[in-house]
Amino acid sequence: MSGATTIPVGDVCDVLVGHGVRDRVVDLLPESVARVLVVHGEPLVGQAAPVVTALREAGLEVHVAPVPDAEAAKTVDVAAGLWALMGQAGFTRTDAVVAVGGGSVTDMAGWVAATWLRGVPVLHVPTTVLGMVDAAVGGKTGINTAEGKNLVGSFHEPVGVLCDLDVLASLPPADLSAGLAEVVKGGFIADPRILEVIEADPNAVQDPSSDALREVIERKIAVKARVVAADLRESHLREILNYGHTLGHAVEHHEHYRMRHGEAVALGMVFVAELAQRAGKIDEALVRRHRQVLGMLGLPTGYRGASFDELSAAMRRDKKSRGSTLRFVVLDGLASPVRLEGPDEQVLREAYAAISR
Ligand SMILES: NC(=O)c1ccc[n+]([C@@H]2O[C@H](COP(=O)([O-])OP(=O)(O)OC[C@H]3O[C@@H](n4cnc5c(N)ncnc54)[C@H](O)[C@@H]3O)[C@@H](O)[C@H]2O)c1
Ligand SMILES: O=C(O)C(=O)C[C@@H](O)[C@H](O)[C@H](O)COP(=O)(O)O
Ligand SMILES: [Zn+2]
Repeated sequence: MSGATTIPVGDVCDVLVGHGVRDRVVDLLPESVARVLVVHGEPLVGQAAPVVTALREAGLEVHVAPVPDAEAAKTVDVAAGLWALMGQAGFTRTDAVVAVGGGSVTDMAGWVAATWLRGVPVLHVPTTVLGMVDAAVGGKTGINTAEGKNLVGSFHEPVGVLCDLDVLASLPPADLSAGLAEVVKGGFIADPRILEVIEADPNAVQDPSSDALREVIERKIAVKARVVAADLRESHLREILNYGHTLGHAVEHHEHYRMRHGEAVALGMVFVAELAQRAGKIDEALVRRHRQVLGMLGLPTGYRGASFDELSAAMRRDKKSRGSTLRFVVLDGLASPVRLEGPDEQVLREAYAAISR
């Protein structure tokens, strides 16, 4: 496959997918922009350099801010450092933030853009599979607090997203697979063709230069774009994108973010599949398919690092909770997500036992 694919997120923005699309960074920024803050993960100097060059060649005033790697970027201290930088450089409402990195960088930089002067444009240049198919699309931004994952943040749509497939060549295989967990999520909640492509050749989708990977990336972006465009602020439909995240976020927090987000979501999806089966919504074959497809990608499908009680408090802080009622996204069939509200404590424990034995 050659050429760039454009996937619109309703009338909010476009996501561009293709080889070499980083060069298009100036095209996607509003014309009024004079200053740009390029935020990138500390190890990603090489990924950010072409973006910085393109912006400078277009005559923009470019400030570059490396931030701590991975989840360590998502803190209020890192955000405060960027606010200080923007204040000192005189960033106005017609200036912009460009985030270059994985989901940690786009989440945090997106929130800085959302909060600076109550909102300036942000453009995302995701450098991980996960960033491309999920974090950079849809405008959820935020940081963690001591109590949990993504507890502070806002919705702030990017002005555009540039998914340059060339950057994936340097992505460590474990990070590539972790991103595929969010791709698999898209397969179970909305587009089963994604699962078929993975099942047909799991090695191909883990090859950063393959057409198979590009196909599932584009399909997952299309799923996310469709859902987000219909429910930007998560009034109901968008919750389906949280499939596997109630337990997943609790595990990430318990592990002090040493486990990758995608890995935690993988085992969170097996947990909700077990839950759905116990609630009489899906059969054993669909539960097995979760384990099989995630296992093919080298993703975890079980977890023994905590007792159910240790994870329970963090699960209750999930944004889908209402009062003391836990709410889960589960399937009542393939590509048919529904809500399971306030399941019996015993059923929750049994589902957790099924992934922790
Ligand atoms: N906002 C959303 O809708 C949304 C959706 C999904 C996930 N997220 C968030 O995204 C984060 C996870 O993102 P992630 O999986 O991209 O991880 P990440 O941003 O932590 O990056 C993972 C690792 O990959 C490295 N890396 C990134 N790009 C690289 C490249 N091209 N070459 C070599 N190394 C590279 C990074 O330096 C880092 O060490 C979590 O915080 C999660 O909560 C947000
Ligand atoms: O875009 C969404 O909506 C999602 O839920 C996508 C998730 O993959 C993502 O991890 C998101 O950040 C989780 O959001 P949260 O609201 O549970 O913090
Ligand atoms: Zn996620």
